[in-house]
Formats: sequence, structure tokens, C-alpha cells
Amino acid sequence: MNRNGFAPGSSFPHLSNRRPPRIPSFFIVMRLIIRENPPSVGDYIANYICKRINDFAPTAEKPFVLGLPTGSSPISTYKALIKLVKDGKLSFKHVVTFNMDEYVGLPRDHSESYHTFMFREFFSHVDIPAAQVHILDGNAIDLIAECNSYEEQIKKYGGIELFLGGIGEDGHIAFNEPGSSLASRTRIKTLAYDTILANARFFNNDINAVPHMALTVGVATVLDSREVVVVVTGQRKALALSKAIEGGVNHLWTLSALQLHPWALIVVDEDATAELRVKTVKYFKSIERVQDEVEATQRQLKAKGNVPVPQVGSME
Ligand SMILES: N[C@@H]1[C@@H](O)[C@H](O)[C@@H](COP(=O)(O)O)O[C@@H]1O
Repeated sequence: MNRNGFAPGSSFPHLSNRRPPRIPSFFIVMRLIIRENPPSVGDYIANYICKRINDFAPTAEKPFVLGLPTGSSPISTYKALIKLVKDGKLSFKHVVTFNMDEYVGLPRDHSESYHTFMFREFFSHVDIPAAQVHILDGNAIDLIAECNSYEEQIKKYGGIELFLGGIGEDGHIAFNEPGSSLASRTRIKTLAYDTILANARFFNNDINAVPHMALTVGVATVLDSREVVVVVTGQRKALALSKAIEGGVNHLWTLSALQLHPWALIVVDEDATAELRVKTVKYFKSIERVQDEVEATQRQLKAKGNVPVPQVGSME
């Protein structure tokens, strides 16, 4: 068993007998949090991650292992995290990160490489030692060995505590394009035409300039993390969101694999809910309301010295 309570390399922790230790049984289900706009989504996720890291109390011997995405969607989260660090409320000194993906063949110092993106948007502004940052090398001579070694490194750290992810318009998580195996691990992936079109905006709208291949963590790599938090903003992601949470688990919408995870949280803006049924929205809003009430009660009881406050991740 690793630190997360899962068998090492287990792709589907929900199938193991053990749930993540800090989740009461009645809290095991996906949660959807709806906020008004991207900045408030970013604030919510940043505060959530801040609390998780601070509660974990990481040290050099026991670092907090955090998975991170690129894309425009997580930028508001990165901005809010940077502010928390600047305000002295959070430190990345004992945080180890693993990024989701990287283009193949794009020079590391290219303005659109995910290396450049991560240092420009986040790492350069926080106190994380560079040696604790892990990003796949899309220029490695042996790309397969690079992917295998990435999985090994994650394992060496005892698995990922919290994987923050974003999605593509076709519902891909990391670069797990439609049709990816839900048991996939870190590997080379050919990008779908939809993704190349969507990402052309970062390459002067020239689809020929967008790399056609990437290295990406697999769906199973994400599912193995103890907790998954996904940011989804904008109406162009609305169909993917509805397929992922209202449809069945399906390799054509790889985000839907999150339904198999015991501790998944999706944070979205109002625009991203455009394709959801009213009933679905009401359901998830009621869950948030009830959770707030449960937490308030727990805090009151704790103040009276009665019970410890549980770590609430997901709830039903
Ligand atoms: N590989 C990345 C994904 O990890 C990311 O989630 C997606 C969304 O990007 P954006 O947030 O800009 O829509 O972009 C790329 O495809």
C-alpha cells in the first residue's frame, strides 16, 4: 500500500477496499462547484488547494505532491495561488509538482512549451525549488523511457496527493484524447484534430505550427491520485462537462472517468453549465449547501470540544 492507502500502481482506487482515509463513507461522490466567473473559480480552487496543503503540513521528508495543468483555464487559479504565497498564507517550499503534459518536439524555451508556460505563469512567482518541479521532456531522445520514468518518479513520491486538471473542448483530460484507454498511463499521444485547431490560437492561428504529438499522463495516472480537482470554464466546454457528468463513463469523453474516482471535485463557471440539466445543477448546488451546513455544525461541535472536524473532500 502506498501513502494514499492504494495498492502501488493501482489504476482504479475506487475498486480497492480502502477509501482515502480522511473521507467519511457518506462523502464519497463527485462534487461540482459552480461559481459566477473564471476569477471566482480561480479563487475557490486556490483557497481549496491552500487549505489542503496547509492541513497536510508538508515537510522535506513528507512533501505534498501536486499535479498541475496548463491552458488558459488554470491561469486564474495560478494568480490566486501566487497571491496567497505573497500574502504569506501558503508556501510551496515542501511541495513537489508533476505537470500533466508537454508537446513533443517543441523546444523547451519556445514561448508555448508547457515548460515556459509553467515558469512564466506560476513557478517563477512562488517559492518552489526548481528541483521539485517535474515536467515531461518532449525532446527526450527516448520518449518511451521518459514516460516510464515519469510514472516511476510519481510512484517514488508515494503517488500524487491532489491532481489539478483542465479539459479540452472534446472532454480530454491532460492530452488523453477521445478514444484513450481509461487504463492509460504516461505515454506519447497523437493530438486530435479538434485539439490542434483549439490550440492554434497559441500559435498565431497557424495549425501547421501546433505540434501534432504530446507526452501526457494517462487517465489511470490521474485516477491514481488521491484527489482530483478539475477546472472547467467557458461555454465552449459546456458539452464536454455535460457528457462527463451526466453521461456514462466513456472513453470518448475521458473526463467522464472521474466518475470512478472517490474524491473528485469539478469547479466550473456559470457559462460551462450551459448544457447541464436544471435538475443536475440543482442537485450539485444542494450538495454544496448541505456540505456547508455539515461543516458549520462540525466546527461548532469542535469549538465545544466534542468531535474532530473531518477533512471533507467529496460528498453525496
Ligand atoms: N493539454 C492541455 C490540457 O491539459 C488543457 O486542459 C487544455 C485546455 O486548455 P484551455 O484551458 O486553454 O481551454 O489544453 C490542452 O489541451
